[in-house]
Amino acid sequence: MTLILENVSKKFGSFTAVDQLSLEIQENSIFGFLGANGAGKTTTFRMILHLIDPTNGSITWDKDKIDYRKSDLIGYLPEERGLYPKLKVRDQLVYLGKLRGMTKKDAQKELNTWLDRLKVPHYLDKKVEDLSKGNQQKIQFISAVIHKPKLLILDEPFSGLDPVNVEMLKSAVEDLKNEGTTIVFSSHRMEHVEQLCENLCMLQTGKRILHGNLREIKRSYGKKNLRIETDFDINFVKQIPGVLKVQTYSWGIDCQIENEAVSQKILEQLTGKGFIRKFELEEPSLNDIFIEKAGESYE
Ligand SMILES: Nc1ncnc2c1ncn2[C@@H]1O[C@H](COP(=O)(O)OP(=O)(O)OP(=O)(O)O)[C@@H](O)[C@H]1O
Repeated sequence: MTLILENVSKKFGSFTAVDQLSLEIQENSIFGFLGANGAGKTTTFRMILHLIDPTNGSITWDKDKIDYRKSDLIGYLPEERGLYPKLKVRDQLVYLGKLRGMTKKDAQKELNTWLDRLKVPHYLDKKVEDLSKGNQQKIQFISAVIHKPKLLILDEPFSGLDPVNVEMLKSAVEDLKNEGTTIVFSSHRMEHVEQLCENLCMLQTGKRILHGNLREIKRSYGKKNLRIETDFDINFVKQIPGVLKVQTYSWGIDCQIENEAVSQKILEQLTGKGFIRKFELEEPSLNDIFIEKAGESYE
């Protein structure tokens, strides 16, 4: 059940919101969409869900177009949350479950399981409008997953949630993946994507500026981050060839270096000068990569 986008573009009048986007999202994986505001993430999701048509290109899931016949297999958490404020959680979610082919009994059972899981069982008979924004979001999340979809699309699922709720939802997403769901989600927060996704795509003004396996992207980026903590002044490290950026702190420095070999040179020059408390080489963060890639595409 691979989801394939081939040369997909979407124009609104003369404005191109998504520009020749090609992607393959493997079954039973978590795929992250990154990009600044207006990059084209929501537009892409709407095209995948067949809510709007691409101007060009094709989108297939399991070699077939996605249409209303597949809606029971798909879950969607839209960016503009859309629950009925006046309805009680129970009535609303059981109704939505039934719309997606569940029996009333199954929908009720699944709802109770999810409310327990997300630690809000007492909201069963509350009106949505009486819940806080974060808790409404949890209920909306349940509405997207109650029918056990095969493909789950989550537009900014963690925005507006406190850190405890973010962790709760993240672990729910991981469990869904382990149970066989394919999950596509968007986020502005690089760390969420780093923690959850094997594969990702970064969009910049509708164009794909980075795409592929997270580990490979990090490995192929080359540059590394190096943290050094010492009891002596190490500002001279700035002068070593291959050291790109240095941030100085009271305890030492964080620097970006061209490649691993540079760290070896630095270590050689530090040795014998005093006590080295920490010398730690790290992969670049997705944030470092994004900032550089996004910058390049402005040039
Ligand atoms: N129906 C529409 N008519 C005209 N322009 C639109 C329409 N929908 C989206 N756009 C434009 O397309 C661009 C991409 O919007 P989109 O909502 O896909 O971005 P996004 O990456 O989801 O952004 P955000 O992170 O802010 O939600 C934006 O410039 C937006 O104004």
